[in-house]
Amino acid sequence: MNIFVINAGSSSLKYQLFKMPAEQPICVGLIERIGLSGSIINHKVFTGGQEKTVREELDLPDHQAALQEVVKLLTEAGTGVIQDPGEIDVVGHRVVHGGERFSDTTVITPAVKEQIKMLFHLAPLHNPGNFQGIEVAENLFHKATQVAVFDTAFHQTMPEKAYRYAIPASFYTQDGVRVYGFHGTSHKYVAAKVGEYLDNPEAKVITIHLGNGCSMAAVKAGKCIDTSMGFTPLDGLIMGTRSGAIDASVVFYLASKLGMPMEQIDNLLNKKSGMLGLTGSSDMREVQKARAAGDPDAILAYEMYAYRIQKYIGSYAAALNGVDALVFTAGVGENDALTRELVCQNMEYLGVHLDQTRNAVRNGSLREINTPESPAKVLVIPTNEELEIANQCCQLLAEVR
Ligand SMILES: Nc1ncnc2c1ncn2[C@@H]1O[C@H](COP(=O)(O)OP(=O)(O)O)[C@@H](O)[C@H]1O
Ligand SMILES: CC(=O)OP(=O)(O)O
Ligand SMILES: [Mg+2]
Repeated sequence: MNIFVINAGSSSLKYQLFKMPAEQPICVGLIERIGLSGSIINHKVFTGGQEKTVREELDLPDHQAALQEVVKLLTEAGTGVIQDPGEIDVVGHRVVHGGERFSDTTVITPAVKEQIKMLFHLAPLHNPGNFQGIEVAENLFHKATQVAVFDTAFHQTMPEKAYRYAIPASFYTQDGVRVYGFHGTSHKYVAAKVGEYLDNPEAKVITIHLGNGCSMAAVKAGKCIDTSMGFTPLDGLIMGTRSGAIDASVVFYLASKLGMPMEQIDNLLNKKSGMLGLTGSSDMREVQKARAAGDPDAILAYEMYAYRIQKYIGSYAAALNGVDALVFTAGVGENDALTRELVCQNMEYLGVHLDQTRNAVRNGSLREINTPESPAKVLVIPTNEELEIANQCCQLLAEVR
C-alpha cells in the first residue's frame, strides 16, 4: 500500500511517500521558510537502493504555493516517483486542531472537512494550510482514501486537573474551552522511541519539541499527563513567532488602553511575537548568528527561550515525580546544540548532566548527550511525524476494512 503523508507546519511543509506496512520511504521532502524570503525545498528520492536529492530555492508565499511545487516534484520527469496519481492508495494528513470532536485518526468525509474548517480560528497558522492540503490531495489523488491524524489526539490521556482551566465549568462543558495540546504525533513518536531505547515501558519522560512551534509533554508509561500548549498552539514556550504563555491581562490592556482590535492582537501574539518579536527573525539559525555577533536582543532572546523551557522541565519533573529522560526533537531541538546547552544548565538537581562533546555532534539518528554518570538521560531523537501518521493510517484502515 502506498501512503503519501502531508505535514503542514506553520513555517514548513513536509511530505513522504511510504510503501506500507514495510515503512519503506520512496521519497521524502521538506520545504522550509514558507512565507519568508528564500524558501528552500529539499526533495529526496530513493530508487533501487540509490538516493537522489534535488534542492531548490525560491519564494513561496504560502502553503498553497508550496503544495503546487510538491505536486510538480512528485510527478515530473527527473524528480517524480509516480506516473499516475492512482498509484497512491492513501493520503495521510496532519491536522493540527481536532477540537473536542476528534480524538482519533479518522477517514476524511465532507462532514470532517466542515469540522476542520470550523476550527480555523483556534489554529490560524495551521488548520487553513492543513485544509488546503486536503483539497489539493482530493483533486490530485481522487482515488485515494484521505485520512486525518490530529496533533491533539495523543494528549487526550491527560487527567482533568491538567486540561481544565479555572474558569466557570460551563465554558468547558458548553464551549469546549480546555487545554488540548498539540504536536501530539511527534511527542508520541519520540516517547515511544525512548521507551524502546531505555527498555523501560514505564519511563518518566519529558519530551521537548522545538520547531517553529514549540511544546513540551510530560509522559509517564507512554501516556501524556501534561503538555505546554493549551486551547490553541499559542500557549507555553516561546516560539518562532508566538509569545507562548502570557498574562491574559496583557490582551485586555492592548485592547482597552491601546485600542488595538482583537484581530490585530491575535495577529501580534501568533505571528509577530516570540523570537521574531524579540530579535527580528523567527529562524533560529539567524538568531544564533546574531547572538554570536554579540547582538544583545539575540542574547536575551536565547536566555528567555531556554529559561521558559527550564521552568516547564521543573514543573513536569514535579508532575512525574522524577525524570528518567529529557528528549529534544524537531528543527531546533535536533540541530541547535546551543539551545540544548542553555536548557541543561543548572539542572544538576534533577540529575541532568550534559556532555558538551556529545552535544556538539550532529547526525540524523537517536543519540545520548548526557555524561556517562548522569542519572537522567538527555536524548536527541529526530522526530518522524510522517512515519507515525503513515502507521496510524495503516492501523485505522485495518480496523475499518
Ligand atoms: N541547524 C539549525 N540550527 C538551529 N536551528 C535550526 C537548524 N535547522 C533548523 N532550525 C530551526 O528549526 C525551526 C523549524 O523547525 P521545524 O520542526 O521544521 O518547524 P515547523 O514544523 O514548526 O514548521 C526553525 O526555527 C529553524 O531555524
Ligand atoms: C502546532 C504547531 O505549532 O505546529 P508547528 O510547530 O508544526 O508549527
Ligand atoms: Mg512541525
